[in-house]
Amino acid sequence: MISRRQLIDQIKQKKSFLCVGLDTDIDKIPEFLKNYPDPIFEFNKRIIDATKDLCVSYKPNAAFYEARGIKGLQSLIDTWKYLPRDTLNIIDAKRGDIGNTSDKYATAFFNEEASGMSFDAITITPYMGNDSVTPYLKYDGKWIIILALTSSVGSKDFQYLETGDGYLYETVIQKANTWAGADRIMYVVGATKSTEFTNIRKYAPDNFLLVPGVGAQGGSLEEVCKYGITKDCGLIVNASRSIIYAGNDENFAEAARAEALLIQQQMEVELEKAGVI
Ligand SMILES: O=c1ccn([C@@H]2O[C@H](COP(=O)(O)O)[C@@H](O)[C@H]2O)c(=O)[nH]1
Repeated sequence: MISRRQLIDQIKQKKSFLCVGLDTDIDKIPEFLKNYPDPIFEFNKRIIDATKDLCVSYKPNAAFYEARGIKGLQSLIDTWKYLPRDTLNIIDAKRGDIGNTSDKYATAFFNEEASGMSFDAITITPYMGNDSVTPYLKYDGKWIIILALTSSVGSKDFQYLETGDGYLYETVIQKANTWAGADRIMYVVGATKSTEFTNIRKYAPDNFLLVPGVGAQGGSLEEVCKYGITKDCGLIVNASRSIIYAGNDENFAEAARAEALLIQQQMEVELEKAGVI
C-alpha cells in the first residue's frame, strides 16, 4: 500500500516520477532466458533489479500475462511478490463490469489471501459507471486509475464526443471526482495528448495522472510536464517497450537501466523547474 504522501516523498527522494511498464512478451525477450524455468519472471526480476532506484512505480500489463494462461498468471504472481514494496505497483488491467463481477476483479488483483496478489492500484474503464468502480474502493488505501483521455488514435471515437457539458472525457473526470478524492483516484491521460493537460488540470488539479505514451508512442516528456506538472508533481509517466526492450542480449538489463536513467535525468530537470524539489 502506498499513500499519496508516500508517493510524493518517493518522487522527491528518487527525483523521478517514472513508471516502468512490464509488458513482457515471450517473443521479445532475449533467447538465453528461455532456459530458465520461468523466462518471463526471470526477465522481470532483472529489469526490476536494474531500475528500482530510478523509478517510483511498476506497471505489469495484465494482457501479456493472461495471454500465457496458467503459466502467465504464475509469472504475474511471482512478479508482484518480487516488486519493491515502496514503489506504486499498478496492474494495468483496464477492467470495468457490473458490481458483483467488479468485486471479483478487485479480489483477483487486491486480495493477496485469495489470489496471491495485492497490487496498489488498478486501471479501470469507467464506461459502466459508479457500480463498476465502487467495489475497488472498498479496499482501504488502494488506488483506482480511471481511463480519461487515452494515448490511442481511437481516443477521438468516444472521448472527444460532445456531451453538452463538454467532451466526454471531461464529463468522466467530473463524475469520477464525486466517487472519491485525489488520495484514491488517478486518471490515465496519454502523453500524446500533452496540449490537453492544461484543460485536464481544470478538472483534476490535485489528482495524480498516469501518463503512458512517451518512448515507443512518441509523446514528449517535456511537453507533458509543461502543461501537466503540479507543485506535488502529480504525474506518473510510464514507459514500457522503450525501456524493457532497449537491449536484446545478455546485457538487456543494463540497457534498460541506461534508458531509465536518461528518463530519470530529464525528470529531475522538470521537477527542479516546477519547484517540486
Ligand atoms: O491510453 C493508454 C492507456 C494505457 N496504455 C498502456 O501503457 C503502456 C504503454 O507502453 P509503451 O510500450 O511505452 O508504448 C502499455 O501497457 C499500454 O497498454 C497506453 O499506452 N495508453
